[in-house]
Amino acid sequence: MLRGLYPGRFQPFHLGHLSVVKWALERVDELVILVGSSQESHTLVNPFTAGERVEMIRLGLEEAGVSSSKYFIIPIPDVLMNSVWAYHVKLYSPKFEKVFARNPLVLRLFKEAGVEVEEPPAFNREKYNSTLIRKMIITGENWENLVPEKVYKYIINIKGDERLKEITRSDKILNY
Ligand SMILES: Nc1ncnc2c1ncn2[C@@H]1O[C@H](COP(=O)(O)OP(=O)(O)OP(=O)(O)O)[C@@H](O)[C@H]1O
Ligand SMILES: NC(=O)c1ccc[n+]([C@@H]2O[C@H](COP(=O)(O)O)[C@@H](O)[C@H]2O)c1
Repeated sequence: MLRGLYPGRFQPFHLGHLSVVKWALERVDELVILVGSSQESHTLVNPFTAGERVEMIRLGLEEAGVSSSKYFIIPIPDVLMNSVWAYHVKLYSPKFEKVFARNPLVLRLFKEAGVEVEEPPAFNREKYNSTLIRKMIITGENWENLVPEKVYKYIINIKGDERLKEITRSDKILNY
């Protein structure tokens, strides 16, 4: 039995993330999806809480027909020292043998900690990119087709779009 780890902030969970999960599950039997920066929420870069992100990921995977027996979703807070982060993750997570990531720092830290890493391909990165989706939410462009349908409905339901717009307004006021 081989278990992989897929770290990300998932702000929000989009169709590129979904493709990575499916791609990884072709290579390992189970996947631990690490919701990173779990202490963060209500900011421009991290608008959603860890709990909201956990719900989004489960909804997206359910919609795609990925069995819940194939994955864990675990939120993990950041630590001040990058050098100990991989060990910190090992303490919080079910045991894993391999890490899937494209983030260079994540790849480096796990490699240095002696964990095997594999870089998934970029799936339509110019479209499937959380920074772009957050910008589209703020500017009112149509972002519906960039995330799983249930994730879109969830974000609208929790008024996540309004939250992001409001954070943007207060951020501008504070920066004057
Ligand atoms: N479209 C994609 N194809 C392949 N990998 C992706 C894609 N989008 C994100 N990833 C990878 O998934 C992991 C988690 O990504 P993350 O949650 O940061 O999403 P992101 O779209 O890069 O968001 P942000 O722009 O907020 O950083 C990272 O390793 C990232 O490189
Ligand atoms: N020192 C640390 O706590 C540390 C180091 C590297 C990555 N991380 C986290 O791993 C996650 C990586 O996800 P992204 O690829 O979405 O940035 C982020 O939540 C990031 O904060 C944390």
